[in-house]
Amino acid sequence: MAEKENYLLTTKNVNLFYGKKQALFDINLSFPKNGITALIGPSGSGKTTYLRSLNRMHDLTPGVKVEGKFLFHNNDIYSDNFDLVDLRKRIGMVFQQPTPFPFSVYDNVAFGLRLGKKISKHQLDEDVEKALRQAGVWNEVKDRLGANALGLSGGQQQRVSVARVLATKPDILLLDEPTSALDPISSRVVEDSLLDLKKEYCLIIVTHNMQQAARISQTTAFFNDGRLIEVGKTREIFLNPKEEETQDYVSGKFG
Ligand SMILES: Nc1ncnc2c1ncn2[C@@H]1O[C@H](COP(=O)(O)OP(=O)(O)OP(=O)(O)O)[C@@H](O)[C@H]1O
Repeated sequence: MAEKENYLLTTKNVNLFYGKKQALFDINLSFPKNGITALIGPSGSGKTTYLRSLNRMHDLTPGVKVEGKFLFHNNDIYSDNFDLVDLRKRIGMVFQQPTPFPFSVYDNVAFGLRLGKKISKHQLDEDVEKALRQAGVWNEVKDRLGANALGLSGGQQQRVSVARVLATKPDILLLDEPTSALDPISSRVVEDSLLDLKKEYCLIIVTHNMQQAARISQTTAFFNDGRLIEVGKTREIFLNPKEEETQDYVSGKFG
């Protein structure tokens, strides 16, 4: 694929091995500066494995070998001189279960901002508010910033987790089934905040929920057996896929 300037992150020929077992095969996929890309596919198809490779989460797992190119602003994130702390700020991750720390809402969001640099209380207040607004949860928490984040509802906790990632001003948000632990109403509220974020950020979301992928993403990538079978405009993937395997999956024949 020709490298286009408007891609923020481009992965080329990605292979990944858990010990001797190969879990990803020759994945070529690029992500634009703004918008939502959904990664779909049956259980065990490699979606999460691929997502986690995008901010080097596998570095922590012994026996994992990652091959290929991961060009972010044209630098390879796996090169030795790429600073890992900086990488994780610029490519943030939101997990399936909301992950608030057991301290106040404010401190949860301020956490990343306080790491490594001095920041005034005034600036911190502004940045915390901005991140909570962007994550669509400010109105619900503005009067309880000092309360323990664990006391919030699941949907609010998940949006606070999104705010915590946004506070460090990332370019990319990786979201691993961010609504699967939530009830349908909270899920829709989180989806709405993701839809707002897509104007400014590159979001990459793993989801089992095909309606969700269809509702919020502009691009969909279909994985099966560790391979990228097809990628395209979400509408095309759902209504007019090129590959029979994709057709079978989106029509519910397997998965
Ligand atoms: N830590 C690990 N060690 C060994 N094999 C693993 C590990 N994590 C995942 N795998 C294997 O890699 C393959 C891809 O798994 P992965 O979790 O990426 O799939 P997935 O599409 O995200 O599945 P799900 O939708 O169920 O989360 C599977 O065969 C899985 O068993």
